[in-house]
Amino acid sequence: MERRRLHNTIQELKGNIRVCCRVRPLEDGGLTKHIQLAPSDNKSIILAKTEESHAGKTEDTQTNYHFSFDWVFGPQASQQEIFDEISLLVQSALDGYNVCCFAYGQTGSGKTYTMEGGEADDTRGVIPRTMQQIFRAGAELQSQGWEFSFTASFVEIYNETLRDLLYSGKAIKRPEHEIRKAANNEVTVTNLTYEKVYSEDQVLGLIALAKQNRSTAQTAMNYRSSRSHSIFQLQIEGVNSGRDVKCKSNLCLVDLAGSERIVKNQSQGEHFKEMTSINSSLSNLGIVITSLANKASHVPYRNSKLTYLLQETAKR
Ligand SMILES: Nc1ncnc2c1ncn2[C@@H]1O[C@H](COP(=O)(O)OP(=O)(O)OP(=O)(O)O)[C@@H](O)[C@H]1O
Repeated sequence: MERRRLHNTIQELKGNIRVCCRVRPLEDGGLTKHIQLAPSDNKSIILAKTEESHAGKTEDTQTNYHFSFDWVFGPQASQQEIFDEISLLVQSALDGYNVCCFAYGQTGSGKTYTMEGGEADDTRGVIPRTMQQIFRAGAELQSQGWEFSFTASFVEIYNETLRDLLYSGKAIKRPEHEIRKAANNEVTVTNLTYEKVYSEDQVLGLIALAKQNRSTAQTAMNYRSSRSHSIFQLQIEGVNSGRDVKCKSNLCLVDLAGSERIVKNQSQGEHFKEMTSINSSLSNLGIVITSLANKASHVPYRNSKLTYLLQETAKR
C-alpha cells in the first residue's frame, strides 16, 4: 500500500498533464536540418524556419522558434525508451487512476508507429508494451490478494462518426453507435464490442483485427486512417477481498488524426469536410485539456465525440 501511495504521489508531482515530443528519424536515421535538439537537457527543441524576404528565401532570414516539453525524444530514441516514460502511468492505472495517452502530430510523423509499432520485439509500440506490463503486474499483484479483470474496446472516430474496430461480423450495413452517459457518469458506446481480455496474445489479435478493419475502410475511402482518431480503451477492475478494497480505472491510448492545416483552395468536397472535422475535434481536445489544466469549473466535453467519449478518463 505504501508503494502505491508513494508511486502515485510522485506521478502527481510530475504533473497530471505531461507533454513529450518525439522527433522521428529521416530515412537515413538522421535529423532534419530544421530541427535542433537542446544539448543541455532533453526538454526543448528549436525549429528553424527560413522566412520569405523581399530578396527571396535565404539562410540569413532564418528565424528560430523554441519549444519546451516535459521531455524530448530524439530520432535515435527506441520504442522501449518511449514506453519507459509511459510505463509509470500504466502502473498508476492498475492502482485505480485513469490514464490517457495521446499521439498527436502531422500525417507521417510516427503516431501509429509509436502507438502500435511493428511486429519485431524492438519495434513493438506503446499498446502491446502496455498490455504486456498490465498482465505481468496484474499477475504479480495476485500474490497480494488482488484479482483483476480487463475489458478492451477499440473505436475509430471519422467525421464525428464512431466505428467499431473490433467488429468481426459480416453484415454490409454495420451497426451504428451512440455515446451514452449513465446516471453514475459511466460512458459507454452502444453496439460496441467490449471484449474481456486474459492474455497479451489475445490483445495482439485484437490489434490485428483493428488494423484489418481500418485498412478495409481505407481502400474504400483513401487515406482514411490518417483522418480518423483511433482509441484503444482498457477498463480495469481490481478486487482485493482479503482487504475489502476495490479499484476501477480506464486506460486510453489514442492515435489522433493527422494535424495538417487546411490549405486554402486545395481542400474541396469530402477532403474539406474531413479536414474541418479533424481541426474542430483537435481544437476541442485542446480546449478541454486547457480547461482541465486550469481546473476550470466547466469543461466542454460535449463539443466533440472524442472528448465526450473520453470524459470519464479525465476524472480520477
Ligand atoms: N521513430 C521511427 N523510427 C522508424 N520509423 C518510423 C518512426 N516513426 C515513424 N516511422 C515510419 O514512418 C512512416 C510513417 O509513420 P506512421 O504511419 O506511424 O505516421 P502517422 O503519424 O501515424 O501517420 P498518419 O497520420 O497517416 O496515420 C511509417 O513507415 C513508420 O514505420
